[in-house]
Amino acid sequence: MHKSVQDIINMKKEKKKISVITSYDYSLASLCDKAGIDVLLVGDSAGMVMLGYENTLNVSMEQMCMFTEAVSRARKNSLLVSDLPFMSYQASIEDAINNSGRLIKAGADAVKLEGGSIMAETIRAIVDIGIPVMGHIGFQPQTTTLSQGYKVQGKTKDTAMKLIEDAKELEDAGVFSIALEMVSHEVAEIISQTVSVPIIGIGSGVGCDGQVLVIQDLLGMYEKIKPKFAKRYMNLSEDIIKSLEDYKNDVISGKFPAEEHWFSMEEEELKKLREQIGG
Ligand SMILES: Nc1nc(=O)c2c([nH]1)NC[C@@H]1CN(c3ccc(C(=O)N[C@@H](CCC(=O)O)C(=O)O)cc3)CN21
Ligand SMILES: CC(C)C(=O)C(=O)O
Repeated sequence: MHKSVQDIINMKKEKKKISVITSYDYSLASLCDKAGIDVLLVGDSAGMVMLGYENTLNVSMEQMCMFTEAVSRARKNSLLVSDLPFMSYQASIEDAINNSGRLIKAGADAVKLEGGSIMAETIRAIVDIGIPVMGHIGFQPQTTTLSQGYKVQGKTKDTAMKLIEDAKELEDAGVFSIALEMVSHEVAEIISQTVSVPIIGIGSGVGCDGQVLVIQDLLGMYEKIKPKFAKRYMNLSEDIIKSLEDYKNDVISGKFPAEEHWFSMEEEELKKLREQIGG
């Protein structure tokens, strides 16, 4: 049986750090699951790293469902959380419930949505029908149009207070966890110590209860943005390009394919064939 929402909540109580990584496809999700990552997040960052959009706003419910289905076929042990994409939950609670249901039917165990106190009522409604919700405060990529860019949140006393209040309101609304994006580490630590549900940080310092990274950033295979917080554990882009250049050169030179890569027919059959075609 894979990890449950309760298992993740318990990890905070047991002071165990929670590892979260984004996943969008079967092959990489299988490896994340095998590596023992606690939570696979089908993030709407898929729009950028998988589909090539400038930001996350264009991602559709259909696309999120497809990514979720692929990841759900791969996961055996991790919890699976999927993002509600832009405009799938903001306009009405009815939208929020219907679209949360679609992600659950696609294989998610829980949904994530962006917003603080303004989303409390929506979150309560989703939780009430039995769908676990992860909140997401601090920097909220779905509102970049308004906030004008990628900026660290909670750098002043007042904005920090608002973040702490938002976290408390989300907890009251029933979230099982909160993603905290690009918040000054001091405020992130205070929030983690203030609420009882796990705080999953991204660019928010080591005081959080867990961490999340976009897998392409961790592997070093997405070159368009390089956030300061995104530690690279590999430079896969370089390795992939080198392999492809080697492949191309092998094709040109005839070094690939070699005998171990091809199939043969029986000598006798080949002889008969040659006779028939007069070779
Ligand atoms: N590949 C990828 N990684 C992510 O972490 C990520 C996405 N995509 N898409 C959705 C959001 C957008 N995120 C982003 C995108 C850019 C920056 C960035 O450019 N940060 C700069 C400036 C920060 C500042 O204001 O000082 C940095 O240096 O970190 C940060 C987070 C995080 N998420
Ligand atoms: C960066 C994480 C938290 C996210 O929301 C995403 O990948 O879409």
